[in-house]
Amino acid sequence: FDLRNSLYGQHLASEVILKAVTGFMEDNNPSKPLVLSLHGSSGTGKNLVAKIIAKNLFEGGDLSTQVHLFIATHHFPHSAKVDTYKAQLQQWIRGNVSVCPRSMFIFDEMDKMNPVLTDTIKCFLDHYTQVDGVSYRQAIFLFLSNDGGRVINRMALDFLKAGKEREDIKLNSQGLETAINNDLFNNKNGGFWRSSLIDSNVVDFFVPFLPLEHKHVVMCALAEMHTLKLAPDTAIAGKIANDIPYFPQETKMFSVKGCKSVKQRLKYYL
Ligand SMILES: Nc1ncnc2c1ncn2[C@@H]1O[C@H](COP(=O)(O)OP(=O)(O)OP(=O)(O)O)[C@@H](O)[C@H]1O
Repeated sequence: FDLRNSLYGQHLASEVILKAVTGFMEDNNPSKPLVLSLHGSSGTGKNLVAKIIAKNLFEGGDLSTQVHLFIATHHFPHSAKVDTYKAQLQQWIRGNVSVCPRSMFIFDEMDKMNPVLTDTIKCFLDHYTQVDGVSYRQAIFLFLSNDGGRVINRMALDFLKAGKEREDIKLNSQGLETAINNDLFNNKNGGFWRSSLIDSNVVDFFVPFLPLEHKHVVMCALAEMHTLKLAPDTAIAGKIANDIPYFPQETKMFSVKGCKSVKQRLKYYL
C-alpha cells in the first residue's frame, strides 16, 4: 500500500487510512462498511488518496467497475431534482453492491451535497446485516470535502508557530478530530449539516489533510517530472514552488491551493 511514498506531508492521513483500510480488508466478517471522511483545503491530496486506495484494492484502479465516483455539483446539480437523484443514488448503490459487495463509492464535494442525499447514503452505512436483501458490509465509502479545512489549517498554523514539528501533530492529542466534527456540525451550508451522518456515528474516521508547505510543493513538482519521464530538476521545482501563493500574509507558511496547479504550471516552466 504505497501511501507514505506518494502522499506528501500527510502523516496523519497516511497512518489512519493505511490502518483503517488494511484492517477492513483483513476482516472476513466486518460488522459495517468502511466509512472514511477526508477533510482539508484544496489540493492537499484527498482525491489522490481515493485514487491510491482504488489502485491498491481494485484491478484497473479508479477506472475499475467496482469504483464509483460522485461529484456533488456534477452529478446532483439541481436542488429541484433532489427526489430523482435520491432514487437514482439508492438504485445505483444497491444495484452495484448486490452484484459486487466489494465496491467503493467516492463522494467528492460533500460540502456541496444536498442534505437529503447525505441522509440517503446514511442508511447504507450502518450495522444492518442486510437492507432489502443486500448486505453493504464489504463496501467502502469515502467522503471528500473542504469542510473543516479552516479548523485544520488554524491548528497546523498554531502548532508550527509554537516551534513544534509538523509530524508531532496527532489526531487526538490536539483534539483535531473533535474540532473537525464540531466544525462540520456547525457549518450550516455544508452537506453534513442537519444530516444524521455525524449524529449516528457511522463515519469510522474523520481524516484531516494538513495544509502543504513550500517543501511539499517542490516534492509534488519533482513527482510530476517523474510521471512525465523527465529528469528531476530541483531548480525548476523550486521556481514553481516559489511562484505560487501562500498564506497567511505575514509568514507565508502554507500553499493556498496545495499542489493543485503544479502539474499545469510545470508545462509552462519547461
Ligand atoms: N499531499 C500530496 N502529496 C502528493 N501530491 C499531492 C498532494 N496533494 C495534492 N497532490 C497533487 O496535487 C493535485 C491535486 O490534488 P487532489 O486532487 O488530490 O487535491 P484535493 O485535496 O482532492 O483538492 P480539492 O479539495 O480541491 O478537490 C494532484 O495532482 C495530486 O497528485
